[in-house]
Amino acid sequence: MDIYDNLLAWAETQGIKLHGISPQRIPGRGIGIVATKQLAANTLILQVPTTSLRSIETVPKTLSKSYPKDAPVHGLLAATLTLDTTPTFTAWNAVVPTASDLTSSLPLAWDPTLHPYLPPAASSLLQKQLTKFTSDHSIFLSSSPAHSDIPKSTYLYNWLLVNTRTFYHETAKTKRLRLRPEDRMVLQPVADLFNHSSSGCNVSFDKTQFTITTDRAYKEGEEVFICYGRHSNDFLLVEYGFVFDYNQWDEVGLDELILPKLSAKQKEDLDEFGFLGKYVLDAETVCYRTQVALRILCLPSRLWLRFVQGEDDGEAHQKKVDELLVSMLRKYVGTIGDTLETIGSLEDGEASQREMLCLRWRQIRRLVDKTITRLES
Ligand SMILES: C[S@@+](CC[C@H](N)C(=O)[O-])C[C@H]1O[C@@H](n2cnc3c(N)ncnc32)[C@H](O)[C@@H]1O
Repeated sequence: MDIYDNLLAWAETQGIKLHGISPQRIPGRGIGIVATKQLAANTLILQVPTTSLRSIETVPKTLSKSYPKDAPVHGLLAATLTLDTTPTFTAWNAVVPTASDLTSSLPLAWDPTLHPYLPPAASSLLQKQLTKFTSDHSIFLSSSPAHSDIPKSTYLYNWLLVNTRTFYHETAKTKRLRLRPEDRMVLQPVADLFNHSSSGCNVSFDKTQFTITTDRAYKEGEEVFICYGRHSNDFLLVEYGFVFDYNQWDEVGLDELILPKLSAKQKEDLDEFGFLGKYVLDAETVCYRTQVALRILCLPSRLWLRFVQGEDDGEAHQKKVDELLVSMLRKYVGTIGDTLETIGSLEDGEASQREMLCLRWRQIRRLVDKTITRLES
């Protein structure tokens, strides 16, 4: 029996039911779920009973009682996986990514000397993730003196497993405990083998089970996906360790280009109207917030105010605004070129991690170039 047969045999004992799907190794994506026969749209393909989930409710009491009451569930689940020595989950553990799979792909585990080369949006997500991890790890260490014997890398591995494999779940108990939304997370076997696509199968749950139902017809042998959310490539990189070649939800942050150009007074005015920061462009548009910020830079304040208060549609000044943005984007293309050159000369981290950084910067350059062409045409 191979690890997949073992998993399926164990899954059956847990009441997990697969209908016309099976796990399979997929080049470049670890394990994924594949249709074993033709599937019509709206077919129920997976049932996972809530009794087989790992959640705040299954954390061993010996552990939870040593944790602060409001400790994040993410850290608690990571601690549970780290300390688990029972054979219960052997079949499940055998199919999850190895420590080296995770540390290669997820920036949190990369050599920190590579972190400054992440694009700004990814970098700010990573900072938040690092703060969360550091806090969870320190709670883990202080919950028992014995935990200081466990290498930080072991806790990190389990923390990243939780980060990349949990599902949102609400129960009467999560409501009673008034868990924060980010704490309503569970690990579920088999369902955690579905890879992500911009759109995918429908995932739902009730009191008794999670179910996954096809969103469209699938051919035999085709990979079946779910959608983890409408995420940009910076988000996918930091949270899941991969990026798409084409991602309809991708975007480029513009704060680093625009914020340094604003005076203190302009920042104050933008803030007063709720338009300070979070400037982005995507494949089709430059966001409205950016339009507001660019206008404060190139129009008299009277005209800016009329635009921001909705008294003027801004069409009359669009050309001037577009020219300003194009000049900023052209400089950004130059900076991206320099960044790519610097990354190319680095020897830190793994070659695949440096290549991932270059790939992401080239995607950003492609979106920026596309915007320049659109604004100039
Ligand atoms: C919930 S797991 C899915 C199963 C996973 N492939 C495995 O081998 O266990 C999420 C992880 O799968 C990988 N993944 C998911 N969707 C992907 C995709 N479209 N392309 C590449 N990797 C993907 C990423 O490594 C991500 O962190």
